[in-house]
Amino acid sequence: MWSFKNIWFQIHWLIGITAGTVLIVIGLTGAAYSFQEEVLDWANPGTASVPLQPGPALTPPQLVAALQAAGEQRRIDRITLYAEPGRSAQLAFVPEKGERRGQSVYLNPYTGALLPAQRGREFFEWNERLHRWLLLPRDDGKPITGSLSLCLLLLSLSGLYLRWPARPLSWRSWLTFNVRRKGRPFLWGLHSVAGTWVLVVYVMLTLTGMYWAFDAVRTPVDRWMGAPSRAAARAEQSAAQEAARKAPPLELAPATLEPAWQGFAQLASGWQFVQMRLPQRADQPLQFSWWAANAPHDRARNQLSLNLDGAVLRDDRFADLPAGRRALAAIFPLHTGTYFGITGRIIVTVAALMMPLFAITGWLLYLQRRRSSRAAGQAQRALLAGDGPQPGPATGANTGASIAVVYASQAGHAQQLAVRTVARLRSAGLAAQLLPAASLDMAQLQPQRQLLWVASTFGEGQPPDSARRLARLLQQTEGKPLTHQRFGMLALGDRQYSQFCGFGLALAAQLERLGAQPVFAPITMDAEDDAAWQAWLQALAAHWGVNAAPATAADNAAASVADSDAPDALFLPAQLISRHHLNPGSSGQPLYQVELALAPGQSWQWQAGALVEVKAAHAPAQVDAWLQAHQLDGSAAVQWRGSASSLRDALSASELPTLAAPAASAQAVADQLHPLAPRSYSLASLPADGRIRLYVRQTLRAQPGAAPQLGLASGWLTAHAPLGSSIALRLVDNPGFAPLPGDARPAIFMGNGSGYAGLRGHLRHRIAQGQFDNWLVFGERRRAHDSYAEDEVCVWQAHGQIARADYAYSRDARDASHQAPGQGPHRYVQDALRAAAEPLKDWLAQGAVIYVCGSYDGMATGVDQALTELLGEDGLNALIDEGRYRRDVY
Ligand SMILES: Cc1cc2nc3c(=O)[nH]c(=O)nc-3n(C[C@H](O)[C@H](O)[C@H](O)COP(=O)(O)O)c2cc1C
Repeated sequence: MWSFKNIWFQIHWLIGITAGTVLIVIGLTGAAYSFQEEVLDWANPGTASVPLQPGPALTPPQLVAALQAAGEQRRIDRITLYAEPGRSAQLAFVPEKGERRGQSVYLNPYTGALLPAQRGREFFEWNERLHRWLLLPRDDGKPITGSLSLCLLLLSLSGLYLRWPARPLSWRSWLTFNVRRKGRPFLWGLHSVAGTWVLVVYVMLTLTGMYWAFDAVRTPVDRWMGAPSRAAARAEQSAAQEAARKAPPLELAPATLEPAWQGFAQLASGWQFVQMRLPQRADQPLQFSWWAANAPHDRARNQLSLNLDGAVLRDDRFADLPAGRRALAAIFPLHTGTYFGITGRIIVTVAALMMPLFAITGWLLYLQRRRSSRAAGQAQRALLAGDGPQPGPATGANTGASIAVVYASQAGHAQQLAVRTVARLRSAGLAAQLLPAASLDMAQLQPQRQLLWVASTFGEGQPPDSARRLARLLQQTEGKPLTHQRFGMLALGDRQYSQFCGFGLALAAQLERLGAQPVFAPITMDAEDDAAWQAWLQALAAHWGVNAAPATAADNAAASVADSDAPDALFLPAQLISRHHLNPGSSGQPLYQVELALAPGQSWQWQAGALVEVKAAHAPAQVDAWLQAHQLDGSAAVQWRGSASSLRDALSASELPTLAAPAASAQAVADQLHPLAPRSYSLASLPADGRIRLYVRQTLRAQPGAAPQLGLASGWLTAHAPLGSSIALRLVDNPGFAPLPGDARPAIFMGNGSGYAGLRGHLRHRIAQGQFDNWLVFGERRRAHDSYAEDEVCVWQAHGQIARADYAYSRDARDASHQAPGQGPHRYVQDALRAAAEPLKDWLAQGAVIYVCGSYDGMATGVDQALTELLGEDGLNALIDEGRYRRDVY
């Protein structure tokens, strides 16, 4: 479902890429129109004005006499004069049939001599027709340009709504942007901020433009303003013109104009401009349209009609008109900007010239957006196609039947196992297809006949984010639409959670409810439980004839990380080079920045958001205590996991066993040791940094009857492992938290505590890419002791590399002094989000991707709840479906 804002966004860009392109023409021609007189004067020196001469300018009767003396026979229709010294007189002839306006000539105001014709006027007439009617016949062009005006109005208003800034009371956020930004943020800043600058002008241009374009607008407006009907006036005027054309030419000796001109000069003292329309028949008056120096604008004209003998027939002053009619007369000067003098003209011209800027930046933004969503689509298709080996020759009993292997994964473990499953099936000659649950709907699910599901559990027995939609769909489906389906389930989980493998088991039950038949009972798998994986392979062997032997080459090729069948593969040694306590004095557990250097010559590649698995070991004192308690010699040589070792080293890297009886030998102990499971940490650095940086929170483990001990891996990394020692690591993809492929969109990073590591990796990556539209919402306890993220982020912010940062220091919440202006004293990340609801929606409307990293309980659940409240369940689900809600939480 599209949100209201999204609908406006779609309208904005759709109009922008269509009408916006034509509006460039309207804008440029309008700008040219604004200064056409100045351009013509400049191009035709000595035509519209002449050098000043001593003595008064000629009167209209004298000008007519001079023109006739030069042999001109055509009847004169209008004489235009300016009182400004040196301005030429313009005399226009009665239009010939088919002409809109009669031709005109310029005369020297002092001598009456004919001046050179004005070159270029035809161009500006063409320009005006293009501007007003797109060169179409007037009645066809008018509604089109009128509709374009309407489009510009919609663009302006929707643009205003879409760009409504986070802090509407700050003029800076309206009118300025960071010009040092690059790429999309720069284009967006330019488009939206420049748009704000010219918004009022555009609204004025469009409203006035629509007045002329649509009779349906103009007629009622005229009526409300008390103006006489234009249709009637036009009919009257054309009847008069027709009559004038038919009437014998009025012999208009120049001297016959003298009494009326004297009358005008008397009544209109101080005139600055006058247009005098000459009678064409004996019973017609002389009409003067004029203004004086104090006229508010050039359409504020007074009208005077005089008989040839100078008798006054009508003397209408603009100032005496009703307010409505005076307002109507201002429409044209408002449209051209002349209402506000030369400043207004310049502003309108610049705004009109900027139309191409919006069209170009708008198009570029649109094309970039298309490119990134296409790249995202391609990446998804590549995933759907599977990257494992292709089907080999058909051998199995199920030849020809395609098996869909569906994974529902949060952090990628289920995805890896699904990829390996596909590889096994394909190397057995079976057609197998990898499908992410994220893209599955009932239409795609229903035709499948054989499915293998690999599903992890998230939250409290919940589906991973990417499978939320499918889980909902299945829940809502009634009847038995899947009766033709056979399926197997590998459910992943962790026994420490109360609902072990809750989602996978619930999914299996749901499928059964819909009629699908389980081929074998769901297999549950705790972490890297080898026995469960073997059970899964056995089930595939029994029912599909795959090879259940340990890791195959195909397996390893298909899996991007180590195969659990060969647990030590891909673990590489790294040297512990530093650890730094980040929050001394904090009321929370100590947080350490731990750095490890890769061995020289190793070049590891990983994406922002990836994880690293660390092989931890017990504290030496703990191993010694165990050896002492069991009276065993730690230096005894043993064989452990295929290599020679000391018993102490083997114990250090294993779960310390509880022995039922005294051990027969050191080797007997080694034989029953289970290796410690590796621990995952988010990578806070980039490969370019040449080192691995982790943020490790020390945890405490309660000991029955003894002081609590440091957690195993955190204790090893932050306290027990000597600096300079070697620690075995392996990289693990984290697809659910990796950058969205081809991503150039804004990004919002939310998290707390050691979750800063995952967010930092992304921020460093984006800054390196020149993507500066980043927003961080980060939570910790107290600013005084836990501001490690803020210390670093504020430097990036000062460089314009982070657009916004909000901090929620939970225990400082009552002290608002540390908050930036406009931000409240947020207790938690979710409260900061609620306070920034509008900007959040704004960013999301611009396509922002959300990354969440940190604790599941409290932070991630709170953020999820806040997002559900702010965006609605459908809004959040839409983000998940688009891969724009990416989480790495624990
Ligand atoms: C925040 C969080 C919540 C989890 N909740 C459960 C749970 O309720 N039950 C369970 O068995 N496992 C739970 N797990 C463990 C995962 O299901 C298990 O680690 C799985 O291997 C992850 O697979 P994936 O990487 O494909 O998502 C949870 C893990 C995390 C990070």
